[in-house]
Amino acid sequence: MTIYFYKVWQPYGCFSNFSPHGIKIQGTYWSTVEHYYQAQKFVGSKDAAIIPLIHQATTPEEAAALGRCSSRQMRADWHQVKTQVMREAVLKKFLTHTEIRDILLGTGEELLVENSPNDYFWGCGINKTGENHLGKVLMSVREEIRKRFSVTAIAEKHLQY
Ligand SMILES: Nc1nc(O)c(N)c(N[C@@H]2O[C@H](COP(=O)(O)O)[C@@H](O)[C@H]2O)n1
Repeated sequence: MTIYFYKVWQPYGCFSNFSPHGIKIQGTYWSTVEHYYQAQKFVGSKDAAIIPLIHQATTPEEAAALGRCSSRQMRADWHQVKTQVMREAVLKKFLTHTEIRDILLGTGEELLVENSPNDYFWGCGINKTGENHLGKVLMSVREEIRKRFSVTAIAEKHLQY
């Protein structure tokens, strides 16, 4: 069964980058993954002054609107690094928040798909042909967390003897 998610208030809303689960990366706290992701677009660019405004945005929608403003110049390598930026932030989110980590692990091997009607890169788009990179990031994070936890469990078992 495929698990579709998109808006925070819909089923599996905690998989959305707009969900209210903060992350701390390199000493800075970000209110949502979306805040962090949108800010990273401008690291080292001539419009880096927007970063603190994205950081302080009161909602992820506001952070996204600031980051999507087409008159600002994004970093030159954004399209090469954006998936790795997203993966780092999503991994941090699910390592930080136990309750949603359990929801992610509870999806087993199901296919996870961001059901965005207009995003054919992060989501599947209206006709379901999109690349679904957010779903792929989540499935890869699910796998990594599972591996990390099984290594920890094995190590703890050895310590008991
Ligand atoms: N508009 C909107 N509302 C939501 O509730 C969403 N989850 C998304 N999708 C997210 O938008 C981000 C991509 O932003 P850019 O197009 O690269 O600026 C990414 O976090 C998607 O998951 N969009």
